[in-house]
Amino acid sequence: MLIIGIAGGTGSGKTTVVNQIIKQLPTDEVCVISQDSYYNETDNLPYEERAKINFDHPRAIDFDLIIRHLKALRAGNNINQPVYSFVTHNRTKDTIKTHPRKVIIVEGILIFNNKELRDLFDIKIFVHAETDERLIRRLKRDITERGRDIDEVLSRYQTTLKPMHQQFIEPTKNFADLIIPNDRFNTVAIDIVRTVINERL
Ligand SMILES: Nc1ncnc2c1ncn2[C@@H]1O[C@H](COP(=O)(O)OP(=O)(O)O)[C@@H](O)[C@H]1O
Ligand SMILES: O=c1ccn([C@@H]2O[C@H](COP(=O)(O)O)[C@@H](O)[C@H]2O)c(=O)[nH]1
Repeated sequence: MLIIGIAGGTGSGKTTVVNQIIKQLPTDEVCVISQDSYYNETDNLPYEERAKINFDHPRAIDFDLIIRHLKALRAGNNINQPVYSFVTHNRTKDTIKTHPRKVIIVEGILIFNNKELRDLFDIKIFVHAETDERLIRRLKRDITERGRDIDEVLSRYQTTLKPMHQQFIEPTKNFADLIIPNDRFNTVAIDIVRTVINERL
């Protein structure tokens, strides 16, 4: 089994890179775990309170559950991966049954911030894009796909995204085995990662 961690700031292109990597791989050989699915459950809070949560701070993430799930997959067991809604800022009642595969990819902004989780990765990849590029992508994506408006994205950017990125995400680039520059689509880097994976399959 090969466990690959893919970190990087919001909008750097982690999800896009993962989709490109797995596109030509057999579906029964690879599974993906997204850190976004593991935001803390906040059923006890009304929507207005949930919307105020700092989602870019490590304490917003249920690391115990991701680690437990990753260890379960590594031991050959299925897991029920939570499903998160960016619209309600909460986990849904659904889960996705995820089966152990030869290659497990975990992606998320803060996955290298937790030592126990970080130590589970055989390969650590950091996706890098410039700050302005990430903000532009985030604005477009959150407005079209996550039900936000321009004021919400910009105010979250100023109050939490930028400072949390500098404090908790950017420094974890130092843990990476490989940094993928992703201001433009980087097909060479994707091919290299695919080659490494194919050698293991
Ligand atoms: N190299 C790229 N060039 C241009 N747009 C990109 C690139 N990579 C990703 N995007 C776009 O940027 C947005 C954010 O990408 P996404 O993969 O969701 O980032 P992340 O998962 O890191 O937050 C998406 O709309 C995606 O289509
Ligand atoms: O309810 C939520 C939870 C998280 N976010 C933001 O999501 C990004 C992380 O996801 P990416 O796919 O890596 O962009 C993080 O910056 C949080 O601020 C949210 O907006 N709402």
